Amino acid sequence: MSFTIAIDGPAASGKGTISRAVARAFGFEHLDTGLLYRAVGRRLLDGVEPLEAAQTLTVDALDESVLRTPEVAEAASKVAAIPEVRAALLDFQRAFAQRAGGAVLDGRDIGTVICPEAHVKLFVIASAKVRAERRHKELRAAGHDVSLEEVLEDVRARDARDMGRADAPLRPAEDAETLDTTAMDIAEAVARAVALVEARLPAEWPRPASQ
Ligand SMILES: Nc1ncnc2c1ncn2[C@@H]1O[C@H](COP(=O)(O)OP(=O)(O)OP(=O)(O)O)[C@@H](O)[C@H]1O
Ligand SMILES: Nc1ccn([C@@H]2O[C@H](COP(=O)(O)O)[C@@H](O)[C@H]2O)c(=O)n1
Repeated sequence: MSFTIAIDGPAASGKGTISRAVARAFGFEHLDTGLLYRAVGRRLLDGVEPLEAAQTLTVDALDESVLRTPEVAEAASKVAAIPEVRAALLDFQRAFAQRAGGAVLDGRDIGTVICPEAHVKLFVIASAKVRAERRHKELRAAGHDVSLEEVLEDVRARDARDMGRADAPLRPAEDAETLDTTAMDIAEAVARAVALVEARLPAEWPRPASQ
């Protein structure tokens, strides 16, 4: 039995944080699909052709510690605009979504392209200023010497590229529930998302002992 949760939204909106917490709450597996594009972007920076990088991608390339940098994020959003790259990453994401026991996928096109039949679709948003502040704090804590202005510029540039591309642009699916976390802390945002999932999960679905 599969149950798929699609969580999309713009850069640093909190969708990864929410997705991990939702997966933990229901005992589901989680896939951060942004890491796939970041891994391809990382290889582009190393001089590899994006399509070749996408076609030869392996899970050991999904090492967050080297992929969570502003430079890789920018490269990721550039390779993500190449339709052939997106096509090369499609089957892996769809197979993950179908796994037994439940799956949470977060990204930009999960509810619209990867899993249009997902059982729950959330579109997580927050103002660009708040998103930049959160990401700036995270990057500074990880030792990156970036200013808030640079992070805000990066967030805006990525939003524009992700929303403006022809193939699988960032947009909410028609049946997605929008979750605006601008004025929510992590606990509130997670509680809201968990409640939305709980309301749609079949009564017979096995709940983890921790619930
Ligand atoms: N509601 C919130 N309140 C305060 N901080 C938050 C909230 N949600 C997430 N954060 C923090 O904001 C940062 C970005 O969150 P997260 O990585 O989940 O966003 P994302 O949408 O997955 O980003 P990206 O698409 O760039 O990977 C993290 O440092 C996270 O801890
Ligand atoms: N389903 C997705 C996921 C990501 N992207 C692109 O990758 C970039 C990095 O993603 P993060 O979630 O790690 O920030 C993002 O800016 C998108 O360009 C995508 O296109 N589709």
